[in-house]
Amino acid sequence: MSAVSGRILVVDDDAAIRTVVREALRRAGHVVETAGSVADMRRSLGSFAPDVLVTDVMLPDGDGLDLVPEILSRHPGLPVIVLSARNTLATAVRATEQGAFDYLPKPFDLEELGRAVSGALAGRVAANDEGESERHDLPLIGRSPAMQAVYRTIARVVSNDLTVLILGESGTGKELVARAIHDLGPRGPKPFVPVNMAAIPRELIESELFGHERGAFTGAAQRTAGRFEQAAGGTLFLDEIGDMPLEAQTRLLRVLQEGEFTTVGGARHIKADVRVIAATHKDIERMVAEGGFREDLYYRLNVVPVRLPSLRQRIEDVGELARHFLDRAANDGLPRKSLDEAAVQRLVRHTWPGNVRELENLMRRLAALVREDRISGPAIEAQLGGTAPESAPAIESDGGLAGSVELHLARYFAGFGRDLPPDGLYERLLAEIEPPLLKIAMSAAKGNQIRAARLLGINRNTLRKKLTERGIDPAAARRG
Ligand SMILES: Nc1ncnc2c1ncn2[C@@H]1O[C@H](COP(=O)(O)OP(=O)(O)OP(=O)(O)O)[C@@H](O)[C@H]1O
Repeated sequence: MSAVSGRILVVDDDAAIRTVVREALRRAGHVVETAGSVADMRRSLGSFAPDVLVTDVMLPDGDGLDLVPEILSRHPGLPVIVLSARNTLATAVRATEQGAFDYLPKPFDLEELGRAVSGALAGRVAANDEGESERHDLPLIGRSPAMQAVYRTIARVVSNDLTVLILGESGTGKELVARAIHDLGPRGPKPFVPVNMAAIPRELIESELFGHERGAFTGAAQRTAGRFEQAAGGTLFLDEIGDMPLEAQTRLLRVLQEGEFTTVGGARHIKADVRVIAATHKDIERMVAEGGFREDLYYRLNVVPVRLPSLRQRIEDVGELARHFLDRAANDGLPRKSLDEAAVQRLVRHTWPGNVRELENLMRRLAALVREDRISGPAIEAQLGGTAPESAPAIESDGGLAGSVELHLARYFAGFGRDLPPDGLYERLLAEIEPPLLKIAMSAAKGNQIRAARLLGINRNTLRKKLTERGIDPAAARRG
């Protein structure tokens, strides 16, 4: 798992997690000590002197994240990896603000933790800015693993000026992400200036971006500041960058390379103190390959890519998002509504070609139209008008069997909203998977149990027991 080994202190109040993490890190060659509380952690920090600290947030006697600044003041440069079950953008940002080296949402992947530990040991210690406490009212909703990855990237770019390229289908929240990066960073108090390339006539794009001098072209009656100038000290959000004409691309590239620009018709060089965030829903790599987008500009813009998942790819977030939009509609004066379980199930089955924007519009429509306080499945069906049959082909998974199972489970969980499904999920899932597996193996082996057992890699007696348990008739396989 890692080339560099080191001394790792793992702090979690859950003994099972401590054991699993300790064993995984030991297998990777590290020396590991564990602690179950803040008090134990303090003791071990002194006596064990770890190279890396891995800590949970919620500990019985304190908050692991709140302690990070204090730990860093006593142990400067100690990389702290924070594990948290509170998977919000707020936690990811707070972890970065507190000076944590990395943040992993729970449940986390052991390999990922291994990589984070290796990264920490390799000496990439993040600067530990003093941060303020948790920010509320963060605009991005969703706790799916796909959004966790987005939050982690956002958290890493808020405090620097790296150019960010946001990719994602229309309505996935690209502008919202750009605004969050701006608002949360040091440029927050300065202007955020969005420019939509697709909405400006091609011949006016350069003057729109860089401004023009009086008389620069017919109709230019006076000097006008461009968007770069308006965004001074702040952030320029270049939306639909794929629609930028080639000549404007060349000029933009020069500005990004030189850090200054000239207005159209002007000779004076103006310093561009602007953070640039670009976005597109187009396949920009393909545009580069086909010559529609300058490759050098693409690399300049794509310093940090953020790929926003479609709503289909994070369908487990649909319930939380829908409730969020109903709350917003109520705050805007529309009647307050809630969703019943069938309603959420129906939302989960829709394919959402318009992504979060489509969901937002639907919720506003329902808040205005539905008379009952609780919105039902049929009410949603009536609005969606049967646009998404249950077997909608657009809900595909590209992760093979694991991907399909994950998608299935995500939908299943989403159907329960904020509640959990009934206990005993593991057994229920096996009860669904085992029968088709056993039947196919039996039929492939033409009913021969020894052959089927070998195919499955299990013992013949085990196979016989399972066939009985699952009520599968071995003779049926022979006939089939
Ligand atoms: N994660 C999210 N949480 C809450 N609201 C969201 C989220 N993502 C998107 N939205 C909302 O959905 C709407 C569409 O988002 P936004 O305009 O940012 O999408 P976009 O990807 O920039 O779309 P386009 O490509 O069409 O410009 C907005 O009203 C935004 O507030």
